[in-house]
Amino acid sequence: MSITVKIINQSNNPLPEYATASSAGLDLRAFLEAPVTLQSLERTLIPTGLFMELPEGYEAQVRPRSGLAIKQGLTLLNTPGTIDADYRGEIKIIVINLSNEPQTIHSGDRIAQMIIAPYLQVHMLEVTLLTDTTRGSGGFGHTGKS
Ligand SMILES: O=c1ccn([C@H]2C[C@H](O)[C@@H](COP(=O)(O)OP(=O)(O)OP(=O)(O)O)O2)c(=O)[nH]1
Ligand SMILES: [Mg+2]
Repeated sequence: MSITVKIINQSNNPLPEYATASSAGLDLRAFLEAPVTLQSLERTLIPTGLFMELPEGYEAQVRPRSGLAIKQGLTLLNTPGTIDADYRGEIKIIVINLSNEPQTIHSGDRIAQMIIAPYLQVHMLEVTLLTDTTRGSGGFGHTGKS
């Protein structure tokens, strides 16, 4: 299944791409005038130069890349980030350095991946009673270890 997503690219980078035939995520690249160095535990907003128009009923989820996480300790603070269908601003990535050393991001680096997914909007029906179930209010590990 394929849908069309309109995109404006104000960066010098190629458009987001699927790295392999069946990749779920489109890799997003940093668009920077100069490299950015993050100290340990520092966070920053990295621009992409991309502006998108998703079809109604679709969102984009911005997720970390595992290679960056394991090699450099770089991840996304708000993962998964949400890009709304009605958002027309620049897509930006909230990167945090969870390693003990400074980490540098260069323009063109693939810093995140973006999954396009359908969503539902629901109507909230306010009631005073919910249906009974065997689980009831049990949760947070109440079924034990095995
Ligand atoms: O990682 C992200 C997350 C969000 N956004 C943009 C697109 C999204 O549609 C908008 C709002 O995001 P969100 O709803 O997560 O933030 P909020 O704090 O609820 O802001 P708002 O009140 O603008 O919805 O910001 C990004 O560019 N990158
Ligand atoms: Mg919001």
